[in-house]
Amino acid sequence: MNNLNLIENPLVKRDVTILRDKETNTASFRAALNRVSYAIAIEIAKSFELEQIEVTTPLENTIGYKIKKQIVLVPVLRAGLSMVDAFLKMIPDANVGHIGLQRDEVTLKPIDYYYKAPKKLDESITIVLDPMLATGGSAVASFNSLKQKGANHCMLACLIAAPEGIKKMNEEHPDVPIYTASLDRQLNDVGYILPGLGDAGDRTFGTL
Ligand SMILES: O=P(O)(O)OC[C@H]1O[C@H](OP(=O)(O)OP(=O)(O)O)[C@H](O)[C@@H]1O
Ligand SMILES: O=c1cc[nH]c(=O)[nH]1
Ligand SMILES: [Mg+2]
Repeated sequence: MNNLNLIENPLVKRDVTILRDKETNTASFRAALNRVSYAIAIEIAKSFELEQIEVTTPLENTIGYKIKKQIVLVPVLRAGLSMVDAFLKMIPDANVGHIGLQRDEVTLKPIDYYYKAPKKLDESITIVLDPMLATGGSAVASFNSLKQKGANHCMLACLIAAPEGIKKMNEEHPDVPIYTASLDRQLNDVGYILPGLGDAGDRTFGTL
């Protein structure tokens, strides 16, 4: 699990607990996911390369910094949408692509229904946003599509990851670092993460 970055922060642990709790309502669920997404964005940004620029304060010139590469955020529909706001608050000039995937409930294979991403992925840092990494099928399919379009500097931001999904990502996309707020125990026999939080899309959008 050498490409795994586990975010260790008491506020994140508090929020993951809120997200797991089946009594948490939709509004509180969205708010907690938003807060955790900020923490993940800040952790991921530690790896961004900077370029020195000159900046003029009201008093004198000094050295400043800009992020060297364009950032592209790619939420996986639907649940990934819940992470976009926080990432955009921290990286307001990011471009945003969208990938639509829905897991088949029986085969657990992702069914592809939408793809739209900015051009010039080869010059960007491409960050896939999806709260749940379960079998890893959706994440692997997302990076397959993005790399086919030129993405060569990729990262995955998720809220909860299962060992099965991390293993699959390590096998298929070993170059992609995974950032997660929790490493959970295992999948159950219908592909849900244990202990997990249930269906992230349904809990975010109130479609339970
Ligand atoms: O690692 P995997 O086994 O592929 O599972 C993870 C996927 O399952 C969920 O999406 P879902 O298919 O429920 O779609 P939704 O976001 O529209 O609810 C989740 O948001 C991931 O995209
Ligand atoms: O536990 C899981 C697994 C896949 N997708 C979810 O939303 N939750
Ligand atoms: Mg779902």
